[in-house]
Amino acid sequence: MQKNRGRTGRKRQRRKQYSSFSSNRVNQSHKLEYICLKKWLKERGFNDSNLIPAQFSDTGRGLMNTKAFKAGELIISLPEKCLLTTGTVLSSYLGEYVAKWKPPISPLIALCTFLIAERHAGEQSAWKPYIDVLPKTYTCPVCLEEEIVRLLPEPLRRKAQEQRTVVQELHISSKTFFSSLQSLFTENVETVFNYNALQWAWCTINTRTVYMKHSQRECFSREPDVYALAPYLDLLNHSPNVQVKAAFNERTRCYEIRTDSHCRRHEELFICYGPHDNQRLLLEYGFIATNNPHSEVYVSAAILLQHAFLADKQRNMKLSILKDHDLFENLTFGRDGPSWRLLTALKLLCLGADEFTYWKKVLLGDIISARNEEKSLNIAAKICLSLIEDTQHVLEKIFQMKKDNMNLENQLTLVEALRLEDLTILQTSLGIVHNLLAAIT
Ligand SMILES: C[S@@+](CC[C@H](N)C(=O)[O-])C[C@H]1O[C@@H](n2cnc3c(N)ncnc32)[C@H](O)[C@@H]1O
Repeated sequence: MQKNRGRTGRKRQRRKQYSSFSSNRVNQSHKLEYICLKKWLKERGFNDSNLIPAQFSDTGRGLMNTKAFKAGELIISLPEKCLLTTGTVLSSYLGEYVAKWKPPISPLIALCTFLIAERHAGEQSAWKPYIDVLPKTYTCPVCLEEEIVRLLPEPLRRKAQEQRTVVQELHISSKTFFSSLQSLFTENVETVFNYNALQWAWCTINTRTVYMKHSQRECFSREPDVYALAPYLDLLNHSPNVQVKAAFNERTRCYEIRTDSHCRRHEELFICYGPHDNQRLLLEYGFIATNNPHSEVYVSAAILLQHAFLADKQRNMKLSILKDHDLFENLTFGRDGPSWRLLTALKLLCLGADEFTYWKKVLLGDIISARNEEKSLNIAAKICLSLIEDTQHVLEKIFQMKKDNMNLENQLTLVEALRLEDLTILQTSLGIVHNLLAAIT
């Protein structure tokens, strides 16, 4: 029989249940920084008690729901007053500097400038409660050490280097604008708006903004003005397995998110940042999602060329057909085997001299001959095996580096997770190629 515990007893019991849901989530709502943030948001019209900040063992900090959500339900609604947009920058002390600067700065640099200036202002900042909960460091490729970038698979490694160049150039090209702000600061602006500060602000915007289209303003360059920082809402982590609808509601003047899936009480509430594979997640957000259904392993043109027959007289013609038909990039192995694009490229490369006239049929997906099918699957298996070996080699290297270099552990763990996911995908893919081969031989 259930004991009648009374109100206090029931409360105590609830608290007990609450703190023992599982060791993999720890409620953070009692922490001063979140209390201050909630108070600050309340003053701006946001008062939500359904979502609380928590630390999760697998995804880090996120939001946990204190009530179950049904599919289609509104999970969060953040008033316009809480959003940080270029409109916020223009109506601030920075507005007149932005408005008179020629050539106009981009919406992105305006937001970066505001974030850096507000972080620098510390106690004086009206945005302090928000700035205080922003991550201090990021793991987007631009923040990774060069030796870590070298461990990334292609094409992510190349994109990581491009990202670094973009941020470095952004810093150089913004220096004169930053100097125009000198009268606002007692310190030298070069110190305030240094490279690390810009990198932090750039990552904050890249990893945390929601899409919100603003009309083009004369005082900004023509780059799209589509960013909004949404305090609290930006504590929601990503899952590739949920679907949400997110947009600014012109009628309620709130940024709203509705979930398309049911979510149980006291679980982490996820949104979906997009159908991104792990390389894209790491590039844009600095993390990877385990068991990501969108993940694939890329076969670079260099690897394809290593396996394209050097002695084949039609090799050059075949390569130019591949280039002309955009079949030289985005060739992948996935959990369901080699992609159609990869198999088509291989079938074309494997056409015998007597079959070459049928190359258009290959592009249309036709089967040319059993010999061609077998040859292309054999090469797919060889490429897959060589990628497995490469991945294992990098994993061994990471293992060694982790032992030798404790201060890079976070970055190493991230690349390790990516490489381990890749290994699973490649091993699954190889099994599928072997089955396909067994079925035709
Ligand atoms: C919009 S923020 C979400 C809140 C963030 N976890 C925080 O503590 O501020 C996006 C960042 O959260 C992290 N993140 C999002 N989803 C994640 C997931 N499923 N697993 C691990 N980290 C995730 C990544 O660092 C990403 O750049």
